[in-house]
Amino acid sequence: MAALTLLRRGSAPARLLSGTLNARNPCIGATQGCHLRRHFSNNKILVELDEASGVAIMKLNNPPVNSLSLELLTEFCITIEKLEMDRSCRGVILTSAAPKIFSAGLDITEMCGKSAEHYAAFWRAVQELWLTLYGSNMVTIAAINGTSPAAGCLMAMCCDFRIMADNPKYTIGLNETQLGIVAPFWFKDTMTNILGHRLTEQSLQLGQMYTTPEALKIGLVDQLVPEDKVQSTAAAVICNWLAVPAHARQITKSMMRKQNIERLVNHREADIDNFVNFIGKDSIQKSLQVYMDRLKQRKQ
Ligand SMILES: CCCCCCC/C=C/C(=O)SCCNC(=O)CCNC(=O)[C@H](O)C(C)(C)COP(=O)(O)OP(=O)(O)OC[C@H]1O[C@@H](n2cnc3c(N)ncnc32)[C@H](O)[C@@H]1OP(=O)(O)O
Repeated sequence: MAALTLLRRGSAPARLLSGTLNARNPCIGATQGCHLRRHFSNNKILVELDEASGVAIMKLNNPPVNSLSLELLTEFCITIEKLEMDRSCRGVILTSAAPKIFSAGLDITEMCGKSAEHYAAFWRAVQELWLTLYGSNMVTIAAINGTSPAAGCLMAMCCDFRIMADNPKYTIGLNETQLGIVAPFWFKDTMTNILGHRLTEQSLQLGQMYTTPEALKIGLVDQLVPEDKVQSTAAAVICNWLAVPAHARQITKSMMRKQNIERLVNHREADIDNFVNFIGKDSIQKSLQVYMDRLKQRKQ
């Protein structure tokens, strides 16, 4: 499944021409009370699509910590592709069904003690998630209602705008080096586009997790709001984004992201080989095992 939606479809004007009635202000229907809601969920992703506003709320639902297992990654991509093809959907709010955790990042158990074939399939699915979300034509807003390390942070960074619950217990960042692993170039590129080179270098080397005020200060998130206002703020923000003529916004998004997307597409197999070789090393397996043991010991 090649998920380069933004480039593959290259169809922003076509989508607009075939368009929706409220193309200029898609939230009008919602405020006039004509609510047509469709729910479709598979196991790990819950979706509620409001046809009046054109906005889907997509909730990660993999208790206890929304770790990104192969199953979740697969469902995630299928869901985004489905919404992308659905004319009544123009924007997605990505959030978590779990209290206090947006996502704990990649499921570490998928990277421990498995075969090379499994690692390759898992990494392809991680790439696919990035290509699908980062390359989406839709407006994507992250409603970050909990802690968000590593690939959890990556998912939020793929979105067009990030709103985070202002809770002193929540943190966000790319902490891979703390696990003894290395964030790949496309994680790094995504962060560099948001924070710039210097801050990204520092964040990645240290595996830095930021508190919410720190994340706001450096621009890793765009807005902090009280916990109970995360969803309503996301709904208001997405309306503003959807009020911009869709074709112009989509072409602009494509222009800004195309180079990064092409870089992974052109090096996809080499990136998988690199991951499989790296993660299969005894020293890396040991590091991950120590990290998992520490997580479990924290509770005792
Ligand atoms: C070229 C090579 C490239 C390699 C690149 C690889 C890129 C990797 C990206 C990643 O995303 S790696 C994952 C990084 N994630 C983390 O470091 C988060 C670890 N988890 C935590 O810090 C905490 O769990 C939490 C998210 C802050 C939540 O804390 P809380 O106290 O609420 O829950 P816990 O008791 O810690 O966890 C409950 C349960 O879940 C297990 N678990 C937690 N995180 C993960 C995970 N990422 N994968 C798998 N399992 C996870 C944890 O062990 C507990 O299990 P049980 O003890 O209940 O069995």
